[in-house]
Formats: sequence, structure tokens, C-alpha cells
Amino acid sequence: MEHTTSDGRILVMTAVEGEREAVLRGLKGDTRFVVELAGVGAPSAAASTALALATGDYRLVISAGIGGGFVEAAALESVVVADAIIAADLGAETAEGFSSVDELGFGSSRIAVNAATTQRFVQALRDAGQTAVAGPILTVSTATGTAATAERLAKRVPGAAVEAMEGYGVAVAANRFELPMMEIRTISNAVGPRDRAAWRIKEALQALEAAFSTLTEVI
Ligand SMILES: O=C(O)c1cccc(C(=O)CC[C@H]2O[C@@H](n3cnc4c(=O)[nH]cnc43)[C@H](O)[C@@H]2O)c1
Repeated sequence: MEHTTSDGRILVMTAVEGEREAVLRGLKGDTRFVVELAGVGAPSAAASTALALATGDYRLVISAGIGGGFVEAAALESVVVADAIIAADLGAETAEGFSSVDELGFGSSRIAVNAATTQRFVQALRDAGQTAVAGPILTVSTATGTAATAERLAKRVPGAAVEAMEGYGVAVAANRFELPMMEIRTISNAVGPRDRAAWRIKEALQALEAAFSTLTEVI
């Protein structure tokens, strides 16, 4: 699953320390990886990633952590590997509805990933016994808290699998450094009405650990 011929390392960015620790447990001391904190939200993630990339030699960047799953696409505790990374609320509200930055002519809200790499990793996760799918991972500034917003986002991005808050920021920085990008999320909660008590954070972190253990075997 090599991405480039460079000898650089793989930079993994997580929002919070609990996610970082889960990734590190999965990596079991694999020195090919460096795991850094991005902070919560795309702006912090972009700045943290750019700083890390400016001071090291890397060949791949991964945004990783827990996320909210769209019920049609991603089950609780499953793994989603991004087939696209999308800034889902970056744009403008108009009388006709939401206009993305693409429609406004201000750039792209979608950052591509390597499709073959994504599919190979999803297959490896399944072979290792995890429930895994490839799908669009949305980056939002405000975590969804109602069924109406969940529906609106699912309509805006057909096939939307996950909502999280950092991937697009990490990807913007990786793009600037011309590095390939992956996003890996394990599902702690359903996107929709906010019910923090129902979040399966411990289980999602265990799934994240297992996913990175598999990644060390296939990358
Ligand atoms: O409380 C804890 O122990 C704990 C441990 C690890 C992670 C957390 C977080 O709250 C992580 C915040 C992070 O998670 C993403 N996330 C998760 N679910 C959603 C969602 O439904 N909508 C948007 N983002 C979600 C997000 O990337 C946050 O930065 C707590």
C-alpha cells in the first residue's frame, strides 16, 4: 500500500489526546508513524498539520479519530475510510439554499484521496474482522444536533458516511505540501439529535486502535 517512493514517515493527526492514545496503542511503537494533536476543528487542524509538516519528512498524512455515522451508511463502532474529504458547510446560505465554495467560485470543498489505497485498506480491515466501509467523510464546523440537519447534509453530499470536524483542515495542509492524504474514522455516535450519553466513545476508540494495528500490517 505504498503511496510514494520517499522514505519519509507517516503523520497521523488526531483532535484529542484520547484518540492519539488509541492510535498509539494500535501502532505498538511502529517508528514509521508520528502521531500529533490537531486540536478540535478544521482551522486548528490545518495549522497544527502545517507546522508538523514543515518540521519533518513525511510521505503520507492521515486524519484519524472518532466520528458521527450517517445511519444509512456507517454503523456504530465500525470503521470508515474516506473516499473523499468534504468541507460540508463551507460556503454561503442563499435564498435558494446552501452554495458550496465550489459553486461560489472560491476553490474546492472536496479533497481527493487515492481510491485504490482506500479500497485495499478497507479490505484489510474486513479480513481482520472489523466492519469497514469506504465513503465520503464530511468536515463540519458545528456538530449536527438535529434530524433536520442530518437530513440536509445527507442530501447535500450523496452517500455521506461520516461527520467529523478536522479532516478537511488536515487535508488542506497536506495538499499544500503535495502529500497524499487519508482519513480514518470509527463511529462513536449517530449523526442526528444530540444524545451525548449514548456515545460509544470507549468502543469507538477500541475500534480505532484495532484499525491502526491493521494499518501497520498492510502499509
Ligand atoms: O470524552 C472522551 O473521553 C473523548 C475521547 C475521545 C474523543 C472525544 C471527542 O469528543 C472527540 C471530538 C471529535 O470527535 C469528532 N466527532 C465525533 N462525533 C462527531 C459528530 O457527531 N459530529 C462531528 N464531529 C464528531 C470530531 O472530529 C471532534 O473533534 C471525547
